[in-house]
Amino acid sequence: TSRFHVVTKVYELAQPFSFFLTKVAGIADKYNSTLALDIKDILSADMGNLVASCQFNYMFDIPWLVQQYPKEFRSKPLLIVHGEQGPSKTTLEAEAIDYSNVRFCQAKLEMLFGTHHTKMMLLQYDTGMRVVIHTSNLIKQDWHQKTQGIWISPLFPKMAKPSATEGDSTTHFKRNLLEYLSAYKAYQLKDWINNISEHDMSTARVVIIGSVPGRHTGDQMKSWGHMKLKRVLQQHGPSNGVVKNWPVIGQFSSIGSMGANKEAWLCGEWLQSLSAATGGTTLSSVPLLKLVFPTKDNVRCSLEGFPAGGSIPYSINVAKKQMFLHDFFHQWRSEGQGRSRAMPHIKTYLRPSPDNQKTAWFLVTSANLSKAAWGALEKKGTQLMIRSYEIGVLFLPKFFGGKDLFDVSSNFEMLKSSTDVFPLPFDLPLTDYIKGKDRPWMWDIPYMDLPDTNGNIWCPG
Ligand SMILES: O=C(O)c1cnc2c(S(=O)(=O)O)cccc2c1O
Repeated sequence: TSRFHVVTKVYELAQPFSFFLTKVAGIADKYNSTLALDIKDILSADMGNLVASCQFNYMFDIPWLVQQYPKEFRSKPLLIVHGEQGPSKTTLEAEAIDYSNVRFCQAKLEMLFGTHHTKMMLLQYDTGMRVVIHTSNLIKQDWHQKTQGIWISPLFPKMAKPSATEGDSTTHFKRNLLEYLSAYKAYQLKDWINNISEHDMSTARVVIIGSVPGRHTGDQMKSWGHMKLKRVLQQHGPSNGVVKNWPVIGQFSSIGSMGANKEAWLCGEWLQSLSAATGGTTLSSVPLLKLVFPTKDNVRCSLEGFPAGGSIPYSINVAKKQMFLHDFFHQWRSEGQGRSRAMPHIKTYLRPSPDNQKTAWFLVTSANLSKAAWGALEKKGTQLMIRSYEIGVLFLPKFFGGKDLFDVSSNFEMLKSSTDVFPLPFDLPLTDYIKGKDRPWMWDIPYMDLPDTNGNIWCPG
């Protein structure tokens, strides 16, 4: 079957969530069919006749990226939104010297240690536009043998009369997207901002959870990062009575410094937001927190071998200051999706039921477990300090048929046959670290005792 039919089939079948994983080279075909996409599927003419596109990301290989577009689209205007500064900005721009259709927009990074993590595509067709929010860098290796997440919007048709306020969804998708783009204060985004206001985005069912650098106060404090997620969960989330004994799961591929103990930020601030619910959260029950982060052996035995760890940048200098964090860790395991050996670069957060059959919500985002991404409260909780640009989409049952909960599964057979089970990227129940054996993957120490999948050892530095 031609790529086009596959994409059409994939797109129709995966409704209503439109949440995909990336295709993985080297696993059985059945795990790469209905719920998996490659970048070429996203950019294919079957999704629309491209007129122009805008690619937000952290890492770019411009020549490789241009090649991922169908050849008839490779000379369409392409705006690259990045966070490079100084020499690395010059290097990036030099990569595009042969592509007169490529333009650049440098995202302001005025907060120290901030990065432009956001991974988003704005795709303008002759018949409307699509928004894609995902977790992969625009380099070949991020689309080869990792587990990555993709949300693709419906086709948003053009409106007769442009309007920044009309044509929005019940989840305020259009307003939140315009707020996010306006926060760059970049003249290169003006045309895309106008373009978006000309489209009807009322069919969007996800809620945007974005982060932009700054010290956000007043209403802005609840527009970004974990405070946005908290407000949305308090307004549209599960009722506290249902979820009060349910765990929160965080799954990510990098970790910032959490401070001296779990009360400092992780459980005292961040978890308070992720465990928010309607009807207020009874302070007594601090919810169970479970984290998913690959072990050294998960990486060693992965399809890529130790080099997979080059995209899992957990430093021993950060790890040794927060050993408390590792008590929350569980292995990366995705037997149901055939991706136990496709290391995670996806970042996901959810509130699953104790019996692992349901979740109250699901978030896929660029945000790792760090204060830089989610924000840290300052000045007695009157301002939220965020260092980086991030974006993710939140799936709430309320906006998918008015249900209370999603059925969930990572089992491919189950997912293939039923379209209203939410496709989890990894298996529940989670798999513990083996006591006394497993250690979290750290990318800047050597591993020379056992060979990886390719028979190699790991000697960084
Ligand atoms: O996808 C991203 O946004 C992202 C950001 N940073 C990374 C780093 S590092 O900048 O933290 O050293 C090292 C390796 C992979 C990274 C990555 O994949």
